Amino acid sequence: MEATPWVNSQSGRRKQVVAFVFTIKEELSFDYGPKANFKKKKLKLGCFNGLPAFCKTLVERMQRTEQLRDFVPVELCDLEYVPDRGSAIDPHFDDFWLWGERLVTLNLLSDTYLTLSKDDQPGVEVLVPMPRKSLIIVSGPARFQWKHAIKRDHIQSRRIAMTFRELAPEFLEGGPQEDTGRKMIDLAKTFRGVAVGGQLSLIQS
Ligand SMILES: O=C(O)CCC(=O)C(=O)O
Ligand SMILES: [Fe+2]
Repeated sequence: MEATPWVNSQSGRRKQVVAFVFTIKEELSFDYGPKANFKKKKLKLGCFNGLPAFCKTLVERMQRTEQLRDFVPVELCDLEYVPDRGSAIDPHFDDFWLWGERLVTLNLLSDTYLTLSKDDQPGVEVLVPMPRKSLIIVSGPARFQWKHAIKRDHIQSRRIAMTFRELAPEFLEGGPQEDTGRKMIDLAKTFRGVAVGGQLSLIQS
């Protein structure tokens, strides 16, 4: 993973690029996943070559656990946080249209906390410890009712987060876009690993 250059993203974070498929636009952010325009709800599959080869073993390892037996990620987003840049991510929901129930993050290099909060309960925060080398599954109310964030103060030293996302029901069997979903899953599983540009993991504040 470290052989790949990092590019600037928002709030002092950096993202990883394996290959530029698209021109960089307003935000420097890259992921391994289908290029999506969340506002218009349109997907482009032409640019998507699957998850990167280096995460194949990790995905297989996850699928050997009870909770993730049926977890089929179609996107990986690598984020780098460092205290010097004041890296953080503001409270947000990950997109509901494209991404499914489970957000799976592998927390690497240093300990941190995921901070959960709700707009209708100002001042209430739940701090979920994420030790180095731990994996967190954000699902259920933590996914749909609580926003999640990483606070500046909770980045003590360099941290890398690898977030894997699965598809929403709309793109799964029986859903209106199941054909597109099947194509995405088949492509993801090739592990050919070319990063795609754009604002893929668009978040809702
Ligand atoms: O860094 C993390 O653990 C969370 C990242 C995140 O919430 C996101 O990319 O949507
Ligand atoms: Fe998120």
